[in-house]
Amino acid sequence: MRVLVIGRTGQIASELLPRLAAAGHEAVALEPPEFDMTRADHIAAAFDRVRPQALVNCAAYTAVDKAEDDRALAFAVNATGPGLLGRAARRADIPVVHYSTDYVFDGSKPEPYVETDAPDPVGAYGASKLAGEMLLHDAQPRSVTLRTAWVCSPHGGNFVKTMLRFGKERPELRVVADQHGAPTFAADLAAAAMALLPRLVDSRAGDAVFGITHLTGAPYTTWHGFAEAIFAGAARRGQPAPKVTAITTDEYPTKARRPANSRLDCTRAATVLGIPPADWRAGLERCLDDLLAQQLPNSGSACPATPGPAAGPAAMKDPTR
Ligand SMILES: NC(=O)C1=CN([C@@H]2O[C@H](COP(=O)(O)OP(=O)(O)OC[C@H]3O[C@@H](n4cnc5c(N)ncnc54)[C@H](OP(=O)(O)O)[C@@H]3O)[C@@H](O)[C@H]2O)C=CC1
Ligand SMILES: Cc1cn([C@H]2C[C@H](O)[C@@H](COP(=O)(O)OP(=O)(O)O[C@H]3O[C@@H](C)C(=O)[C@@H](O)[C@H]3O)O2)c(=O)[nH]c1=O
Ligand SMILES: [Mg+2]
Repeated sequence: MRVLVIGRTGQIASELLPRLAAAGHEAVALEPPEFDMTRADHIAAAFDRVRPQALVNCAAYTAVDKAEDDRALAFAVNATGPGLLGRAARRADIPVVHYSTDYVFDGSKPEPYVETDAPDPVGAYGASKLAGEMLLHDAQPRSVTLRTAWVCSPHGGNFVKTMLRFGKERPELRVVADQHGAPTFAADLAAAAMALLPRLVDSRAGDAVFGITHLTGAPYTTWHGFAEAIFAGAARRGQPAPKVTAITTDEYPTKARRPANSRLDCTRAATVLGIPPADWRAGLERCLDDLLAQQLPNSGSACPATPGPAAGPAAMKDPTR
């Protein structure tokens, strides 16, 4: 299959491209400076050249705080872009896989969010991503949006890499413990696209596979719980493990507000798409292996990189799990 991938070096694209190649697909991946998804002429030229049979949009404006000051660019990339891609895909009659975010919700619901819950974003990034979902699905109903959260991987910028960097610089970190959600490894999101693509190409509009589906890792935790898991894994690999103090959102002021409840109910992914949530603790182990492989101490007394049972659920202190 010829697949046009928007984004090339981001977290999800970096995991998707090798998988497409390994499965024998012909993938063309585009990103700035040679390609700008806010430009209809760039999209038309890419479709003419590649003649794709499917489109996966891995690109977005993902700087949550910067988006507050850079609303126009966030909306151009996250809203106008998916709308233009959807129109081109509709004309070419090809399906689209797209990714969106937990930040489309305000976080006030006490339970995990389902797909039919009304979105109400509290920041510019979430608002732009919500507009993008709507413009894409209006333009091309043969689209799947995987709404995900807290994406991490060995590539690009993400919370795991920030924590490891801070962990080397500071004896103590303060991390919010009142924002609940689930980390999601980009590898698992790329695998989901791989599983979906053949089915989408064969499906017509109206098939239940199309639409918005929530897909994150499992189980639920908090950013603080996630940070503790990251440092437990780092410590097993001989890396520094600072003290991780639980704080409230009020104690960690940011330009953009984040939802207190980012938990997405992933039942539909499992039942309709046949893609159950992946355990993020396994994803974290693989990510840390990748990131810290070269940094293991030479000493034979180093702890094994692969954890024993104590490093799994029992090692985490998160009441929401
Ligand atoms: N990161 C997260 O925590 C979460 C991400 N998501 C969603 O998942 C998807 C993938 O995110 P992630 O892999 O983390 O993203 P990254 O920030 O790692 O990568 C974004 C990519 O988009 C590209 N891009 C930016 N602007 C344009 C443009 N105008 N035209 C073409 N490409 C552009 C970037 O290229 P360049 O580097 O050259 O600018 C980069 O390759 C996005 O839809 C995001 O909203 C959802 C929930 C959580
Ligand atoms: C670095 C750091 C962050 N935090 C808090 C801030 C924030 O609430 C949370 C996570 O920090 P980040 O900056 O990684 O968060 P953020 O950039 O908001 O991550 C989001 O990115 C976008 C693209 C999404 O779509 C979301 O799903 C989510 O992953 O942890 C601390 O409490 N202590 C710290 O030392
Ligand atoms: Mg960020």
